[in-house]
Amino acid sequence: MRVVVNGLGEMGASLALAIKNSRDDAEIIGVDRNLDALNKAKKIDLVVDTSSDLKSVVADADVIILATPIRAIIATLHDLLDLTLKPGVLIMDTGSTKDQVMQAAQPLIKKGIAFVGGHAMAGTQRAGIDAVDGHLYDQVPYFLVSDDQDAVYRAKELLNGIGVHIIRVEAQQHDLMMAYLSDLPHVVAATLVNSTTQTLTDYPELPNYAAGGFKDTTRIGAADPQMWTDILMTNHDATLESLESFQSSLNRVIEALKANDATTIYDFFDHSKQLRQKF
Ligand SMILES: NC(=O)C1=CN([C@@H]2O[C@H](COP(=O)(O)OP(=O)(O)OC[C@H]3O[C@@H](n4cnc5c(N)ncnc54)[C@H](O)[C@@H]3O)[C@@H](O)[C@H]2O)C=CC1
Ligand SMILES: O=C(O)C(=O)Cc1ccc(O)cc1
Repeated sequence: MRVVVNGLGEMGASLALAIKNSRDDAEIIGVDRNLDALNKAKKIDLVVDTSSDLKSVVADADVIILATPIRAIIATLHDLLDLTLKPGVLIMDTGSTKDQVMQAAQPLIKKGIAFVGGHAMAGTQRAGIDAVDGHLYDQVPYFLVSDDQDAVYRAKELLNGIGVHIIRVEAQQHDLMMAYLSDLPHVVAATLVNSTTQTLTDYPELPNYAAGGFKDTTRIGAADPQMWTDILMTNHDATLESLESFQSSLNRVIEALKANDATTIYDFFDHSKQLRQKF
């Protein structure tokens, strides 16, 4: 099985490695615009071949996995429309938002090409092939989006081998859940970090004093700016909804503190403590 992976970063390279380790017949062809990523992929024996041009390697692919930032995934889905693909090819993606990706895939689907949107609840704030980890996908929730039963069956067959927990979901439902579970936390973490800008100028030693609270809540503040720009731009309405909900919750705390209203502040933390136990 020839598996072309476009985007050999943390998610693409780790998925490629997990697939390679889970099936004897898998041959990984790595594609990336970054030549260092291609060289590293060869060096760690991840791939049988590499290319910086997806067009030149898709013709005999059995599976094509798009694992670049989302707006590049969308552009690639448009490009694939004009290329000759192997009959029966399965195309998948790893993008963190699904509605716009599924819309971009519609012309391919209408041509009879199997496409399954995917998103693993795995990964870290790191980026690039240096973050490759063959166990990144172990036991993690993995969303699949598609109305094509046969394509989903084939995607499941490929992914079951790497030990993920598959969940079928509608694209819009997925994106709304991600707005609260992933997009909002990343914006909040970045806001927390950015909030220190002036204090950090006044007290350059500030980072030495950060305890677990700051470190735990801001780890994802170091995530890749390109990736997160794409995620927010492709989950616009749901992310705005989550941010506005956050803003009104924050405003309630501000008002309670201004009014020295200890009961409301207690209730705010108590509600969080109860809810947090569910996660
Ligand atoms: N990092 C994470 O924790 C997670 C990321 N995702 C999604 O997976 C996708 C990939 O994310 P990561 O692997 O973290 O990103 P990454 O930044 O580690 O890797 C992206 C790779 O794509 C390459 N690339 C960028 N534009 C390209 C193009 N036009 N053509 C060819 N190669 C290109 C880059 O050189 C890089 O090697 C994104 O769509 C992201 O939303 C999904 C789940 C978790
Ligand atoms: O670093 C973390 O903890 C993350 O939350 C990583 C992450 C980033 C993007 C996703 O779509 C899913 C997971």
